[in-house]
Amino acid sequence: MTLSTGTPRSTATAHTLPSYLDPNHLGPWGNYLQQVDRVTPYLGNLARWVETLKRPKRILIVDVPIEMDDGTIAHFEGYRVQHNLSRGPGKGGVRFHQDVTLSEVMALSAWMSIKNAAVNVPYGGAKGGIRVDPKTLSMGELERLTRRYTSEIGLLIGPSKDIPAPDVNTNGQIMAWMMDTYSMNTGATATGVVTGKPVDLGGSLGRVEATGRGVYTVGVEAARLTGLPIEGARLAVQGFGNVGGTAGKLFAEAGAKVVAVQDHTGTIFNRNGLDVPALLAHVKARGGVGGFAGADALANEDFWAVDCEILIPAALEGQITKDNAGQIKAKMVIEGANGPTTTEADDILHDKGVLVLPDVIANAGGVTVSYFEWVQDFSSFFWSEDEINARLVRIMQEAFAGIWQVAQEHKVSLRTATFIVACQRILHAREMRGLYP
Ligand SMILES: NC(=O)C1=CN([C@@H]2O[C@H](COP(=O)(O)OP(=O)(O)OC[C@H]3O[C@@H](n4cnc5c(N)ncnc54)[C@H](O)[C@@H]3O)[C@@H](O)[C@H]2O)C=CC1
Ligand SMILES: O=C(O)CCC(=O)C(=O)O
Repeated sequence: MTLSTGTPRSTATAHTLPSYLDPNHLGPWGNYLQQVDRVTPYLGNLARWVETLKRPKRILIVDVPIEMDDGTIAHFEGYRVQHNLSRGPGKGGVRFHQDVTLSEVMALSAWMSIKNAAVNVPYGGAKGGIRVDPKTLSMGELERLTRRYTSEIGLLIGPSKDIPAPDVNTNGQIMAWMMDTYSMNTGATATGVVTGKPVDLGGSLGRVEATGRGVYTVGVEAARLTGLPIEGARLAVQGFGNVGGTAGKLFAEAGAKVVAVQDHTGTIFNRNGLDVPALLAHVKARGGVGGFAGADALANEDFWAVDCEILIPAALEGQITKDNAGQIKAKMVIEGANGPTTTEADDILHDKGVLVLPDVIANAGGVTVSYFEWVQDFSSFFWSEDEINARLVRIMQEAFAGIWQVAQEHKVSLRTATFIVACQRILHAREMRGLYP
């Protein structure tokens, strides 16, 4: 049976979809498909295009062979998925992690489509990754892996085609190698092929902190709208890397108390509030929060039940589940991570009256400043950090205000409201572009 775009989903999934496109498929992609199903009744006539959102536009799986320092050859599996290109080139980070799977990268690419449309930056959604624990590699091995991966996905990426950026375990150095490799392969320096680069190589001021700053900005807006004082509010943060560390720092500077932090090295707690600058320095020196002197160690499973007003998951997907959502005491969850809450957990939090600020708006600050970086690279004219932060805050506040209003109008969660705004933008663009070359 040939599948047309207009085929009802139930028929299509029953007969033709590979298992990883099945909405009953567990994991991040299944979670994303359930979120799309929830928005469909609000899409009006655009709903006839909704299948577009349930299929990635393009998937590339690459074998990345490198020579290890001991002379052996190791092979790693890498991916680049372009979920949707209706509104512009693909845009989204690259993750290096031992648990990376195709399903995960598909979901992350789809959430990029939604996020980019939610803040109205002119991009589609894409994401990439390599299944590797980069902590086990030497610098030389990491560079060879990054360069080979970049060459392998060179078919898809380019400044006006698809623009990678940092995600978990990738950073400015890795973006510099990606930019250099692409430039060597194409014969011209192309700074605009990736964002999140070091500032001396066409990177943007403010990009490193941008995602955490966006998390903080929407958190403050939601707190204002719900009458939750930031001064004295207790925070629990999971993941204290780029996103969680910056968000924790900004909330602490505003008078909140970061009482608990969990990362891959353990969970720490101090009811009087952790010394966040000292903790950031400890993480930089030791690679994680474990062993921090100014706190007690807590069992990892006790993290979710910590007394706090604000909870920020800023690590990986699928962390808040039906098994721990009931224990959460926070009034507000701000999703710094992508996909940290399963659909079942989302419903439990909703029933408990916990306000969830969804990833697809809460962590959009990073890609917003990536957009600024891309624009600056094209014009070779660079802005001041104050200018960048001011534009970031304005975009985040305006986008959040619009989403808040849609949530009130339709009496839906902020996640569904963000999907309504974003899916309408994507599918309207899709419809206007038409089907045939
Ligand atoms: N870097 C960026 O600009 C953006 C990142 N995000 C998302 O934010 C999340 C965090 O990303 P980054 O801060 O960039 O990564 P990062 O690599 O800087 O930090 C990741 C943090 O997660 C912690 N972590 C890893 N596994 C864990 C586990 N099993 N339990 C508890 N903690 C664990 C690590 O210890 C580390 O503190 C990811 O979901 C990412 O997709 C979203 C938007 C943009
Ligand atoms: O900065 C970007 O282009 C994308 C960052 C990212 O991967 C994300 O928002 O999840």
